[in-house]
Amino acid sequence: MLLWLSVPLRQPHCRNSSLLKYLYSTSTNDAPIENIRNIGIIAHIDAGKTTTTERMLYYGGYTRRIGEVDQGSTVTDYLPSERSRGITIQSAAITFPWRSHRINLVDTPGHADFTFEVERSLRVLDGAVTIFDAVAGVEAQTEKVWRQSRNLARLAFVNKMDRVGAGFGRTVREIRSRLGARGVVMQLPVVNRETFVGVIEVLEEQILVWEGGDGSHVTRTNLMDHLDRDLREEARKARESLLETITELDGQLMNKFLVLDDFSKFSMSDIKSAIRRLTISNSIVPIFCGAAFKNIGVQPLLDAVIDYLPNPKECFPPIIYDADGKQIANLGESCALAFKVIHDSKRGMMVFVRVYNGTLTRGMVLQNTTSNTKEKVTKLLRMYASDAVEIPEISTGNIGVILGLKETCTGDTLVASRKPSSIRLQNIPVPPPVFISVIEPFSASNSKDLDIALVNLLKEDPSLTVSRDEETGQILLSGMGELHLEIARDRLVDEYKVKADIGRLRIGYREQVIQDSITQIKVVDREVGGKRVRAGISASVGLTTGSGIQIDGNEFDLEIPVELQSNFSYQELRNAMLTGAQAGLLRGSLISLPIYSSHIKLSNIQLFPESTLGAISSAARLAVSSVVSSTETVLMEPVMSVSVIVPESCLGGVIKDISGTRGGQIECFNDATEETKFEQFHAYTPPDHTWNGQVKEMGRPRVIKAIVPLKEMVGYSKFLGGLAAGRGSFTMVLHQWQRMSRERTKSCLKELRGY
Ligand SMILES: Nc1nc2c(ncn2[C@@H]2O[C@H](COP(=O)(O)OP(=O)(O)OP(=O)(O)O)[C@@H](O)[C@H]2O)c(=O)[nH]1
Repeated sequence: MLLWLSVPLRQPHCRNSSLLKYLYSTSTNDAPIENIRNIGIIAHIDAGKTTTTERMLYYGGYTRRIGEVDQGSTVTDYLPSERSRGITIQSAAITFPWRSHRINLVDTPGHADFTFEVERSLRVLDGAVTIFDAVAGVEAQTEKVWRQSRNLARLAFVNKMDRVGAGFGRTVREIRSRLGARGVVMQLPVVNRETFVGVIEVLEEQILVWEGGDGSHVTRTNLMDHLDRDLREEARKARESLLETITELDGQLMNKFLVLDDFSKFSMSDIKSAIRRLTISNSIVPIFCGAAFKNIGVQPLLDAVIDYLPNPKECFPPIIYDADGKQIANLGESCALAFKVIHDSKRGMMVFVRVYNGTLTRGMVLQNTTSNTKEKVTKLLRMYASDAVEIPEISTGNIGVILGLKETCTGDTLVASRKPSSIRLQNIPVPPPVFISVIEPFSASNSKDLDIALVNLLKEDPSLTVSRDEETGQILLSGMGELHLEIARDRLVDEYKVKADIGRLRIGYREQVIQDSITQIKVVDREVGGKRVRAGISASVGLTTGSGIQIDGNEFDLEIPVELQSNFSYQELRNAMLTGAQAGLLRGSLISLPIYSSHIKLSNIQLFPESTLGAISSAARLAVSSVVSSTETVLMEPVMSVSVIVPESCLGGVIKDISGTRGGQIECFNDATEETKFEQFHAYTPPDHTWNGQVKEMGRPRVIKAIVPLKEMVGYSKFLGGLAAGRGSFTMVLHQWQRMSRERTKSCLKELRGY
């Protein structure tokens, strides 16, 4: 008997109905913590994160129609620059229901320039769905986001199974060999006359075929009733291997097996609980497949989010420090981490938080233990991408938005306690910027608007840096990459309506001190607001020694005699001296670039009755800038660690180009599928019929690792796109700052000076 059932896999709509939204927001506000899932969608650029998210929102009942990336109509990519470029730039947080659970989902950007954006989102999530493009397999940026998400429980979704050349089995092999994951096959693709139509659910032994349209209707049949013997045999092998693997890895299931002595006697709930435990402990990664664009496979993925990803109580606890920077075990107070700050023209500063303990309520005063300030919560919101619903509280395990905080920055810890608190959640480290662009306001009257816009932009994105060249008055905006700065520039003009000229992008070269300087003393003695201020300090610079206070790549050695600490506290003196010294490092002697990787010593501080912290800071700046301007320096440039993945037929071309034209150093090149940098995990791998044709045509994917100066990588994606006919991908991260050779210095100086 052929059993089939056509079931709608969709929840009722709730978007655009304010009543439903209200009911939803209040009824689920007290959702038990067990019913919350805080998850991220991560992947290489273009794998289909936004497309998959869009289907999740639709089936979850949040939207009435499915938005498309290519038509600029998605919910989560709502910034004008995202819609016009078809890419995700900022992580969008959205809440929607599935099977009586609340999913707080963050769709993250895939481009390497937005790594920090991914990093800060992952910090507050408990689980992730990693999306793979079934044709491209594990791509360069996938490796990076995989490493970034190593503390999270993860599911894998092999998307784009409808494309010619899709390789489910190959991608499964790559997930194991390249990412070192114990990937277990939960589904097999079902292909009808060369068209991908559905999946076999290995555990349930059922075939799901999507009926087209919006993907809401799915036909479910028993696998055992299917006529194709090969398909049944393949599914049997997959199931056996899955049960064997989880029994071997999970103690509880193994104990059951020792009693029952037969896999077939396990109950479905025993099996699913074991998969859940193993996924949460990061021992396995369940692998699913589908084609989000064709509306196939997304509902079972949502089921898996509920079934296998952890609730906030089940995930790794946050890392907490006390006032002395010592790690502590428990959060005694209501506490949240600000992981994102957005400036909204209507709502003001929106601070996205994850609550780790207790409950935040409207009107509460929060201590910011990072900046030692206190601020009042005026409103609390739950976000639906660009829409928001006001809520009375945000409880443990939840993600939400606070309004009313003006001073809070990304990475700050917020504590709700009447007693002074000093606990801090682990901060989110900001990577050093490598590209730079000059910004000049059209007129002096535009200058104030520009300053305000930059302050807000920086609060939103701490991986941007602004500095001001005191001599030329120029404002310099630095960022992580070409796209990152281009988008920052677009946002300044389009969103903040800033009237300014924005110069072309260049690499943010730096200068390094290469000799020990003589010590110079500077005394500030002037009138400020009718009052005399006076302070003096000595400075010297030299090569790094590995000791001292490390800030932004330089090391600072401060001599603060004990007897001076009576006027100002040690901390006040230290901060004033460091602020001044850093400002004095902006112009090296060679070509006025910031000083990097150097040692700065401040000593012989002279205090007078008229001394103020401002005067001490000014004296430090003058002493350092004066000593820097008369000390020999050399140019330094960012050198990147590059990973390129291309079909074998392009391998020679890529290697020749990197080691020749671009002056890079090839470190290794491997077969991407068979690369065995991890202990091999042997489990069932499905066969691939479609992939073989592609192999003949262009060859297996190969990975090339190289060290290349950033300057030589500018425009590389265009080059690679041409060489590998769209089948190549690359990613790069800062390897180190390196002194430039004489040759490179010559050509760089020519470029910078323009002669
Ligand atoms: N054929 C096919 N195309 C898909 C599928 N999923 C996504 N796409 C297409 O792939 C392209 C990229 O999709 P996105 O959803 O923007 O990918 P993304 O991972 O969010 O991209 P970024 O946010 O820019 O990193 C779009 O043109 C989609 O229409 C799929 O299942 N099949």
